[in-house]
Amino acid sequence: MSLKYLSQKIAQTIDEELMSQAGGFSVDQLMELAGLSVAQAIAKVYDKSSHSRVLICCGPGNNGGDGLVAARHLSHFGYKPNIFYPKKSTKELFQRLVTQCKNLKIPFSINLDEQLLNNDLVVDAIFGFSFTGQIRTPFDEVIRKLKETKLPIASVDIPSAWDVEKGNIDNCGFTPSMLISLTAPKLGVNQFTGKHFLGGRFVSPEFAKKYELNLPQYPGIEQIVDITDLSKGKL
Ligand SMILES: NC(=O)C1=CN([C@@H]2O[C@H](COP(=O)(O)OP(=O)(O)OC[C@H]3O[C@@H](n4cnc5c(N)ncnc54)[C@H](O)[C@@H]3O)[C@@H](O)[C@H]2O)[C@@H](O)CC1
Ligand SMILES: [K+]
Repeated sequence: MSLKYLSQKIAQTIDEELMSQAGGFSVDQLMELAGLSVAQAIAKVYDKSSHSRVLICCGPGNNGGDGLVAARHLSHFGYKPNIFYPKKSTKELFQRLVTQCKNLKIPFSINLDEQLLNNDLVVDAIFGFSFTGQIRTPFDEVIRKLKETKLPIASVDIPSAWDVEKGNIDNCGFTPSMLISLTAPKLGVNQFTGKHFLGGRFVSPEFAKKYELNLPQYPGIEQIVDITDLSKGKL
C-alpha cells in the first residue's frame, strides 16, 4: 500500500475538517501534537550529546507555531533550543506559546548569522502547506542563509520555500537532511530521499479512509513513524 501525497488544497481541507464541528479538534491541540512529533523525531535522529544546541527558525503561520511547541518539548528533553522568530504572530495562541518558551528561559534572537554559528542543528518551521508564490522579505534572506549553512536542517511538514506540490523548483530552497511530514506527506516532497518521519498522530481510521491516506502504523506509544523507506524513490 503506497503512501498518499497530498495536494495543497487537500492538506488545507483536511486541516479545516479536523477543526470543524465534525472533527472536534482545536488548533492548539493539533499544534501541540505536531510540535511534539517534531521534537520526538529530532531526539531520535540527533542525540543531545552531539546536537544539544538547536536553532528553531519560526515563520509567521502555524508552521512557526509547531516550531514554538517543538522548542518547548526539546527544552524538556534536555536540549538547548534557541528561537529565531522574526515576524511574530499577534494571535493569542502564539503569544501564549512565546510566554511558555520564555518561562523555560529559551532565548529569542534576531541575529540569524550569529545563531547559525552557535548551534548544532536547525529546525525549519518557517512555511508549511500554505506557502505560495514568490518568497517575500524578510524570509527571502532567511532562506538564502539556510541554503548556505553547513548545519543539518530538519524541516517541519515541507522544506520552506519549496512549492507545496512541485517541490524544489528552480532550486529556490535548500534540501534538509530530515523531514517531519504532518498528517500525510505533501506532493512536493515525493522525491525527497533523506530521513523522513510522519507525525501528527491525530487522525481517526474513518477520517484516514475518507481521504485514502494509507497511513502506516505508528509503533506503540510513539508520536512518529519512520517512513524513509516507504517514501524513497516515489515516482
Ligand atoms: N493538519 C495538520 O497537519 C496540521 C498542520 N499544522 C501546521 O500548520 C501548517 C500550515 O499553517 P498555515 O496555514 O498557518 O500556513 P503556513 O505556516 O504554511 O504559512 C502561512 C504564513 O506564511 C506566509 N506566506 C505564505 N507564502 C509566503 C511567501 N511566498 N512569502 C512570505 N510569506 C509567505 C503567509 O502570509 C502566512 O503568514 C502546516 O504546514 C503544519 O506545519 C499544525 O500546526 C497542526 C496540524
Ligand atoms: K517548514
